Order: sequence, then structure tokens, then C-alpha cells
Amino acid sequence: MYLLIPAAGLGKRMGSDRNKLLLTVLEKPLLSWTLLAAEVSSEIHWIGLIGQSYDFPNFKTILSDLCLTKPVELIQGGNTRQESVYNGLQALPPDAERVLIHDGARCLATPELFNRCARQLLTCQGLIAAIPVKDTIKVVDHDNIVKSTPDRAQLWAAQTPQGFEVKRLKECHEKGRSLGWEVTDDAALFEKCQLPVKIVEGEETNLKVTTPIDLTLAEFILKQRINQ
Ligand SMILES: Nc1ccn([C@@H]2O[C@H](COP(=O)(O)OP(=O)(O)OP(=O)(O)O)[C@@H](O)[C@H]2O)c(=O)n1
Ligand SMILES: C[C@](O)(CO)[C@H](O)COP(=O)(O)O
Repeated sequence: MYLLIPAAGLGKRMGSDRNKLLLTVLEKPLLSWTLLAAEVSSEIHWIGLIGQSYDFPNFKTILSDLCLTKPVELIQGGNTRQESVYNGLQALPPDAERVLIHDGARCLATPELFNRCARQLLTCQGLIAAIPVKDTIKVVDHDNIVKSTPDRAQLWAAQTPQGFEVKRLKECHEKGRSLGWEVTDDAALFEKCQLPVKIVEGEETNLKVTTPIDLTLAEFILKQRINQ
């Protein structure tokens, strides 16, 4: 299975002065943990790492330190995650029929999750890893007044990996660009094109490192795993 890793963000919500994927978690850059999980997954055979060119020297150092057995191609990222994935899709080898997309910032995803998604993708056009929402969610208006409480049984928190047939996802991205759609994940493009997106059970620990507290949580969870 082909894997694209969007890693071209700025990490504004982290408040860091550089790409948050270069921050250290348990003595390794955050991105290294994501790459190691992809390396261990038995289903992934090719990795496209999408980044900003100013980060490429650091990415190359990370890759040379990890000595991965799988080929990794560096791909120029865009101004948004959506643009970065678009670039990644254009850079896939011509024989890529299906692709998994996984945020570099989700550094706790396990190889088993990659494997589960890769296997499920052989049976459907599109999928996302997701977990049932634990909180009660409120819909709120501009005056901070609660408007409604959606039925929690229908709410799932989206994660990555997300996986798709390459041809279909490319079509969705092209349509999104021509109609000016702005989305935060690829499944949303599929949905907007009325294509089915299947849920694959995600992992509660598969958090996206977004703010400083997530770094502390990631470090804690990785430490627990290492000590097991
Ligand atoms: N132009 C962009 C923006 C984001 N990403 C990637 O998409 C994933 C999810 O994005 P997010 O967590 O929002 O990362 P940042 O954009 O770095 O964070 P922020 O929004 O706080 O700036 C990350 O792995 C990030 O590197 C990307 O490849 N290209
Ligand atoms: C793709 C994603 O990680 C799914 O949860 C998410 O949508 C990325 O964008 P965000 O704006 O950082 O939530």
C-alpha cells in the first residue's frame, strides 16, 4: 500500500517557532515516531513525505538516522493540508491504485492501525479511521447560546489514516479546487462528491499533536508503550 504523510504544516497552534513535527518527543523528532510506525506496518511498501522545502534538510537527517527499509520520496507541500495532499497525489507512482493518507502529526498511530486500514481499503472506495465521540457535543450560535445537542450515537471523531481509490480521490480534489471547496480532511471531499466513506475503528491514543498539552500526552503514552 502507498502512504502519503502530510508534514508541511507550520504548527501555529503549538506556538512553536518551527514545524512542530521537528519537536522532540522522547529524544526523537515527532515525525520519526510516525515514520517508524509506517516502517513496521507490514502493509505499507512506499512512503511519500510531504513537506516544505525549507524543512527538507531536517527531513533528510531524520531519514538518514532512521535507516528505513522502505522507499521514501520527498514531495513539496502546499499552503494548506488540502493543497499538500493534492501535491502528494500528483507525485504518486502511476501504478498506485489505492492510497492511505496519514498526518505526520499523529505520531501515536500503531502499525496495526495502518494494517487494518490498508486491508479494509481493498474492500471499499474510501475509509477513515475514527472513534466514537465520548463527550456531549453542543451546537452553539454566534452569541455563545447553545442551539442544539446532536445525538452522540451518530458522532465519530475523524482521525487518520484515511484511505481512498487514487483515481476517485484525484477527481474529488480537482472538483474541490475548481469549486473552491476548503476542507480539513480528504474524506470531506469524498463526502461532498456523494461517495461512500467507511469507518474503520481508530485508536483512542491516536491523537493529533496540535497544542503543547498534546506533546506531553504523546510523551506519556510513548513512555508507557516502551516500558510495557
Ligand atoms: N500546509 C499544510 C498544513 C498542514 N499539513 C499537515 O497536515 C497535518 C495536520 O495539520 P495540523 O495538525 O493542523 O498541522 P499544522 O498546520 O502544522 O498546525 P496549525 O494548524 O496549528 O498551524 C500535519 O501533519 C501537518 O504537517 C500539511 O501537510 N500542509
Ligand atoms: C485530517 C484530520 O487529522 C482528521 O482529524 C484533521 O482534519 C486535520 O485538520 P485539523 O484542522 O488540524 O483538525
